[in-house]
Amino acid sequence: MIESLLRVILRAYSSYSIFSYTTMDLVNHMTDRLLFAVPKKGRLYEKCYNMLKGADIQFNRSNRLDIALCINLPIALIFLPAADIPTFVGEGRCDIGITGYDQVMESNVDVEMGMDLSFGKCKLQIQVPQNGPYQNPNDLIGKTIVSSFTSLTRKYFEKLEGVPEGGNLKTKIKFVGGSVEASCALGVGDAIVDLVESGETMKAAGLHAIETILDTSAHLILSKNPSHPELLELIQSRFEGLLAANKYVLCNYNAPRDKLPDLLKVTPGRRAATVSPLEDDNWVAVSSMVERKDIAIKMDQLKKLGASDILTLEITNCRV
Ligand SMILES: Nc1ncnc2c1ncn2[C@@H]1O[C@H](COP(=O)(O)OP(=O)(O)OP(=O)(O)O)[C@@H](O)[C@H]1O
Ligand SMILES: O=P(O)(O)OC[C@H]1O[C@H](OP(=O)(O)OP(=O)(O)O)[C@H](O)[C@@H]1O
Repeated sequence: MIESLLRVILRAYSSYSIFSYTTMDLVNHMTDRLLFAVPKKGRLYEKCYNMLKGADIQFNRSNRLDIALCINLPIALIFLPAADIPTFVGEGRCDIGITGYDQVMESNVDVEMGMDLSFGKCKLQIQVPQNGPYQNPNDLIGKTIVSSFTSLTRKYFEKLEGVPEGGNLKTKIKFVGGSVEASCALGVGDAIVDLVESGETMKAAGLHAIETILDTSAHLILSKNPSHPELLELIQSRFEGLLAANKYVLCNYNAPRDKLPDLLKVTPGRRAATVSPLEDDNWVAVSSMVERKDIAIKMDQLKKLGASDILTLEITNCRV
C-alpha cells in the first residue's frame, strides 16, 4: 500500500544526500504503522500541531523531513500540502488525514468524511471589484473568473449556466495558485473565487462578496479501506475529547437544597450534573459541564437563583 508514497517521498529527498540515511531509516520503520497525513505548512499547520499534541501523539519532526515516526503509538505522520491530502487519503496511500472541507470538495475524491475539527473556518466566495459593473453571479456569465478552486468554480458556473457536467461553459475559468485577490486589479480576471475569513484581504484588494459557494472548516478524513481500525478509533476518540474540552467549561457552585431543581434547569450538564452533599445538610455542591459560549449568562442566572461560590474551571482534556 505504501510503496508509491515512499517512492514519491524518496524522490523528493534524493537530492538531499545528507538526509537520505535518515529518510531510509524512517521508511524502514513505516511498515505496520498507521499513516496520518497532516498539513506541512499554511493556515492549518499550527492548529493541527496543537491537536496532535493534545491527543498525546508524540513525535519529533526533523528539519526538511516530511515523515515523523510517533514515539508512543504505531503511527507515522506524513506532512503534505493541505491541497494534496484528499488525494493521498482517497487513494488509500494514507489512512487518515486532516485538511479543509474545501480541499476535499475540490479534489472530488472518494474519502470518508470524519469529524469537523472546528478550526480553519472560512467561506469560498465569489468576489468582484467594489463599485464595478457586477452585482450578482449572473452578471459574470461569459466573463473570466480566477481561482485556485477551479473545479468548484466550474461546478458552480455549470449549474448557473445550466450546462451539463464537463459541457462547454461561456464563462472562462483560470487557475492561479495563490494571491488570487490580485487578479482583478492586474487584469487577469473579472472576478475571483477565493477563501475569505475576516474579509480583510478582499477589502484591501478593493473586492467584495456577491456569493458564497461553500462554508468550510478543517475535517478529519478517512480512507475507505484503512489499516489499523482500532488506532483510528483511538485517534477519533481523543480528538472528540479535545473538541469537547474546548467547547465546554466546568461550572461548580454551592446550592441551597430547596433551590436545586431550578438551578439544575440552568446547568443540566452534558448527561447530568454531579450533585454532592455538604457538611451543612441544607446545601449541596453542584458540578456541571456548560458550553463556554453560555457561561457568563448562566453564572448570572445561578447567582440570581440563590447559588453561591460559583466557579468556572477550564477543561484541558476529556473523553466523552
Ligand atoms: N483565511 C483563512 N482562514 C481560515 N482558514 C483558511 C484561510 N485560508 C485558508 N484556510 C484553510 O486552510 C487550508 C489551507 O490553506 P492555505 O492558504 O494555508 O494553503 P497552503 O497552500 O497549505 O499554504 P500557503 O498558502 O502558505 O501555501 C484551506 O484549504 C482552508 O481550508
Ligand atoms: O479573509 P481573510 O482573513 O483576510 O483571509 C483570506 C485570505 O486567506 C487565504 O490566503 P492566505 O493568506 O493563506 O495566502 P494565499 O493567498 O497565498 O493562499 C485566502 O486565499 C485569502 O487570501
